[in-house]
Amino acid sequence: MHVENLTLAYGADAPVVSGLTLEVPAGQLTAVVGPNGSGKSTLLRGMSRLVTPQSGQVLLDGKDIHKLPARELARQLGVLPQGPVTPEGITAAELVSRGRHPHRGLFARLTAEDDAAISEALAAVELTELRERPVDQLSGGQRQRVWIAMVLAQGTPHLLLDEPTTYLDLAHAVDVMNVVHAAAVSGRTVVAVLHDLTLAAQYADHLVVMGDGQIAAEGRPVDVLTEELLDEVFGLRATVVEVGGAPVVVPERRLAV
Ligand SMILES: Nc1ncnc2c1ncn2[C@@H]1O[C@H](COP(=O)(O)OP(=O)(O)OP(=O)(O)O)[C@@H](O)[C@H]1O
Repeated sequence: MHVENLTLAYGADAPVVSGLTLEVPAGQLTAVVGPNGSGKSTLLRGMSRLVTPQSGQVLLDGKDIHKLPARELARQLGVLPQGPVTPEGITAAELVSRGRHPHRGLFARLTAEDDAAISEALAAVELTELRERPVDQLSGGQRQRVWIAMVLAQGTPHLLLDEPTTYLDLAHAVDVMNVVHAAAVSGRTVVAVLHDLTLAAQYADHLVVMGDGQIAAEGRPVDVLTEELLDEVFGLRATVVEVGGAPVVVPERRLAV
């Protein structure tokens, strides 16, 4: 995926993303981090056609995503938006089966291949036992995992995930990141917006730091996530230590005395 000189704005407001260019490494996990309001979600929306660019383009295998037919795009690109709305009364398995829509004819029954993709995706997020449970009766974290399963079941070579670990406790966040990382290892190109810098740095092959609608820095986490950058972009005073070759951010406390 390639983002070329992309400018994104809402209505007549000033651009939220300005002239951003990004080459997304194929078959790798790219994490996008940055302060609140820096434009991470907007960038992902622009990359998934949920926001029309004011200028610039997003290329998928050399083709402008805004010129691809919707069904063709859905076979290429799976998207987990921020805070997706769950249809009322739907079960986990039914929601995940919606990920198979781009592969099926209208009103066609699920094939054995669809069933296998659905079961595999539910197993990957450890929700096999809850597959017949209505999604609105699941916890926030379980619901988030059902949505991730839906995107995985879509079986697309490209994945865009906006905060896949929100609502998840650390153990489940790690489980989800393991699944997301495995998707990249199996050759999918994954871009995930993440808030936890340490988690992002542990998993990402490529780290993109957004600051004010532009890329403030990008590269290997160990090269990018420095104490200077955290101070400059996040206004965060922290010590960065290295564990297993990846940076770990330890924020400086300012305790009242
Ligand atoms: N639908 C919208 N309409 C108008 N402005 C929006 C809309 N969505 C986001 N914005 C504005 O765009 C800017 C960037 O928002 P965006 O959600 O892309 O940031 P973010 O980096 O993902 O933030 P966060 O970390 O808080 O999720 C913010 O100033 C926000 O108010």
